[in-house]
Amino acid sequence: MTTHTNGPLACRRKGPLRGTIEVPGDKSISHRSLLFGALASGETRVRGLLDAEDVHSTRKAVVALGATVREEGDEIVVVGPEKLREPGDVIDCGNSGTSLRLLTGVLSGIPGLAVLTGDASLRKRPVRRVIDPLRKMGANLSARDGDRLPPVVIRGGPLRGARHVMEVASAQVKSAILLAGLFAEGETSVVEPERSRDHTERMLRGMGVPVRVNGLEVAVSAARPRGTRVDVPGDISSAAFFLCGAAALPGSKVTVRNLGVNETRTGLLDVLRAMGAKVTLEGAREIAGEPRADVTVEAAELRGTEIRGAVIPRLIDELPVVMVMATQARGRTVIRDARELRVKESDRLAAMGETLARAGAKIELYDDGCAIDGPTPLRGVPVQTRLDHRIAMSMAIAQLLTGGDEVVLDDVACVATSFPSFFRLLDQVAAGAAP
Ligand SMILES: O=C(O)C1=C[C@@H](OP(=O)(O)O)[C@@H](O)[C@H](O)C1
Ligand SMILES: C=C(OP(=O)(O)O)C(=O)O
Repeated sequence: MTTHTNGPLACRRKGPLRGTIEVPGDKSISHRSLLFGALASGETRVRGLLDAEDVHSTRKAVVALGATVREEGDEIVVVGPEKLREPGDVIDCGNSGTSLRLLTGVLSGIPGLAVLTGDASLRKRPVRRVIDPLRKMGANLSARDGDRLPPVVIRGGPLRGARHVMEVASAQVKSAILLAGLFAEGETSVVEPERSRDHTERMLRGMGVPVRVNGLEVAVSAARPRGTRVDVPGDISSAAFFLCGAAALPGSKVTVRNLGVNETRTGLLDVLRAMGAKVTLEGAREIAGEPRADVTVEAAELRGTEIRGAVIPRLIDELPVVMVMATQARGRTVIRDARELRVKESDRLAAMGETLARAGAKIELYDDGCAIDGPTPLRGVPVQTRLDHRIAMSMAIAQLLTGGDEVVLDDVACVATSFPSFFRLLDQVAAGAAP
């Protein structure tokens, strides 16, 4: 089977999925290691950095701000200048929301002018969520369409600490505010409605910054991080495609070694267990402040479940492939409180809802989620991937559940934003081409 990285791709594999794999490094941790390394004194050495387009966007951005990033053996070494400088050109964040939103926080504190933009998908994603709180700290930012959408223009300057109460749990917004807080006079704090991923808090602490956590409130004061060693575990959001595929395809058993299992990210494992899949963790350990383990999922008769509330931010990016898996579960799976899916690389509720319905799923969409009744056999369909890697990869897994039909993805270039080796790994664990 061929592996394409651009243009259309016809998927025609068959299950079960069996084997032991490693998935590439965690994308959230990778972005942070480059950005915080660029802010830090001394050097930051990163092992296992994700080599994918979104992380390349952050790398190019920190270089434009005066940092150096070089390869040394199997490590990436980041060295920041004494002070980050005004970039000489517009910074293009490509498809990456994390790059753009985290950079707004840093750039608010760097004297000079900066403009952040991105591809057609990123230019449709909301930025007021970072503009409003950063303005409250004295930052000078504006954006297109009444401050709603990128490009974002930032004139960095003096900042003052503030307390922010967030309406949506978002690690990108929380991180942008905390990063601005590193430049601000006085304390900066963020209160979240639910706990979002805490990689920023962990890495800043590892870099010597006092981060105070009190329930759902996180606070920092002005500080310069110190360079450190980062060891990036495998990305559970990438592993999710294999874990959900394995759970739903009879006879499957997949182990993902060295997988990040930070509890702010493991909502998927809770959902897999609730649906009846067999999930085991072995060799649990913590390296450089981030827990990891070898995670095995075995197929089982799945049953529907409810996915809502505090678990949502703990599996937000995995929900498209959870929707695919839910089509194979007996009974009803309900997803609520997931309105954020509508403002990702695409409107993921609309994209998955419409695509799975055409493939034969029984699915009802809500403003903030969906209900899926199963089990239903799926059939092959043409898929619009909409510049959204997670839609492309989720539908490549859905193809395995068709019993041999073809699923044609109209453009798989987007997969390279987070997981360039996805199709190669899928070939490795799939039983082969459909007859
Ligand atoms: O902080 C991060 O690294 C991320 C936070 C999440 O976004 P939100 O902060 O918008 O929820 C997630 O969907 C994204 O893939 C990565
Ligand atoms: C939402 C995602 O990323 P970002 O917000 O960084 O574009 C994702 O990877 O699913």
